[in-house]
Amino acid sequence: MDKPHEHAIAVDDLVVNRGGKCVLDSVGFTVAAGSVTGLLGPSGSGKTTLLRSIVGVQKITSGTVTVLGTPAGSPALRSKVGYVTQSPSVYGDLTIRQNVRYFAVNYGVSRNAADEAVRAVGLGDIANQMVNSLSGGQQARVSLACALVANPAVLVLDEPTVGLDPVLRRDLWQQFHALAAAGTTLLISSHVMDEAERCERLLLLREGRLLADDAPASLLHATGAPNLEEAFLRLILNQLQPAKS
Ligand SMILES: Nc1ncnc2c1ncn2[C@@H]1O[C@H](COP(=O)(O)OP(=O)(O)OP(=O)(O)O)[C@@H](O)[C@H]1O
Repeated sequence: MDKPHEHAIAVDDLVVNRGGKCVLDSVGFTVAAGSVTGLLGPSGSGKTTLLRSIVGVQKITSGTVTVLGTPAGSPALRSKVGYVTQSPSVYGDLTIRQNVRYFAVNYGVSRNAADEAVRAVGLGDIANQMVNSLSGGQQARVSLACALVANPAVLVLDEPTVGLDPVLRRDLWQQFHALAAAGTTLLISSHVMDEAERCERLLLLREGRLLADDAPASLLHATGAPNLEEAFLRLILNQLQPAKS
């Protein structure tokens, strides 16, 4: 049996340069196993680059990224880490069910598990529809079902709820918490503040630097802000002000 790891993800002094520019600058944090952590930050702040580093598809400049006690990207992590990218990576000329069953076969998982994953993302009623006839939000859910079917220990999701209606967003978040309660570690990027409130812990990235790593309630307390949007604003303004001597 695998040894349990206190930290499902550990990032230490991570630097990533892309196109000659420093995109992540000395980023460090840990993610507890079985937790839901939100990664927030404006467009271009480095969220996707950080998620790519964790799933092991990003060339890093220096530092270390460890997942389940193993260097990110190790072959041993292949079936243990699920990654849902921002643009859906599914086959347009297959139906929803066929897509998810295809992934199920690759992971050695039953057809029933595939059909269950399709239902879990709210697509059970249209499972026989071709993927290229679906909306962008529906295609994103097919991608999510393909990641869920392997039942990974760590699930990395890049903006999984973009374009979804509020009811579906709420349902998916309930599902994320149910997965965490069953032991899955979830790291979810978002730029929607009401989603930040649903996370146990928040990482705030700005211009490649980690500005905050705390629980939502602690961030509100520390900044004295009435909501997380305002808390982040105050953190940014504090960072911009010159230090008092
Ligand atoms: N392939 C690439 N080559 C060079 N620079 C890149 C490349 N991909 C991203 N970048 C740069 O890296 C920085 C961080 O990009 P990244 O996609 O990680 O940000 P993000 O926070 O995920 O943004 P968004 O929310 O818009 O997806 C940006 O300045 C971007 O221009």
